[in-house]
Amino acid sequence: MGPALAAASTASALTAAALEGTPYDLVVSAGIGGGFLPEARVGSLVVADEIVAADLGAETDDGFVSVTELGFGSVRHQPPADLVRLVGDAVGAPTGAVLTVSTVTGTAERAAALRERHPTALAEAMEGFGVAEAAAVHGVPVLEVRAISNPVGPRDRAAWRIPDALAALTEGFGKLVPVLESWNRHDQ
Ligand SMILES: O=C(O)c1cccc(C(=O)CC[C@H]2O[C@@H](n3cnc4c(=O)[nH]cnc43)[C@H](O)[C@@H]2O)c1
Repeated sequence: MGPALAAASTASALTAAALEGTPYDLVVSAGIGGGFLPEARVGSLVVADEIVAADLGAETDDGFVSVTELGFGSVRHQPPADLVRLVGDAVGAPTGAVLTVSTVTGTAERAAALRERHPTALAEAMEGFGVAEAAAVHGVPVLEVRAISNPVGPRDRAAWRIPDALAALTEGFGKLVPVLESWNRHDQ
């Protein structure tokens, strides 16, 4: 779990496939995540139109400043817009930013701060940006799909619905596969 392991694992898999002469055409980061209400309810799916490293930066007297604003690189990746639309339509999911965090949000204040900074955010999880960084290094497009297991907000383990989220993800993948198989990145 987490962006570092996700990046290392993805980079290893992409490198091995390339060395074997069977490179990947697309990387999909998928799993459970926290949903920002009211758009992303527990048990629903979301598709990322942006994958954003939401806590990669510095705390300052003026609040959080991202590494991009500090001049150190990018905190966002954009999956192919046509693929995001096709997948969102196929699985009946809204599209919006999915935030990658290293610390799970556990308070209403933190949830509100994230939404204020990222008004299009639908969900947060812990791997997408790491996966996207590895994919970008290899020049491979990336997609992120999250099934909502809990609301983003005050910590409440009793409210987690991991089986429901995994069932939604499984059902979504059944509809996703034909879209992925027919998608051609060069049609973008
Ligand atoms: O004990 C806790 O309070 C706690 C809170 C959030 C997540 C965990 C985990 O052990 C699972 C992390 C795992 O699941 C994804 N995930 C699911 N919901 C969220 C969330 O609200 N914020 C961030 N990540 C979430 C994440 O991608 C990890 O793979 C324990």
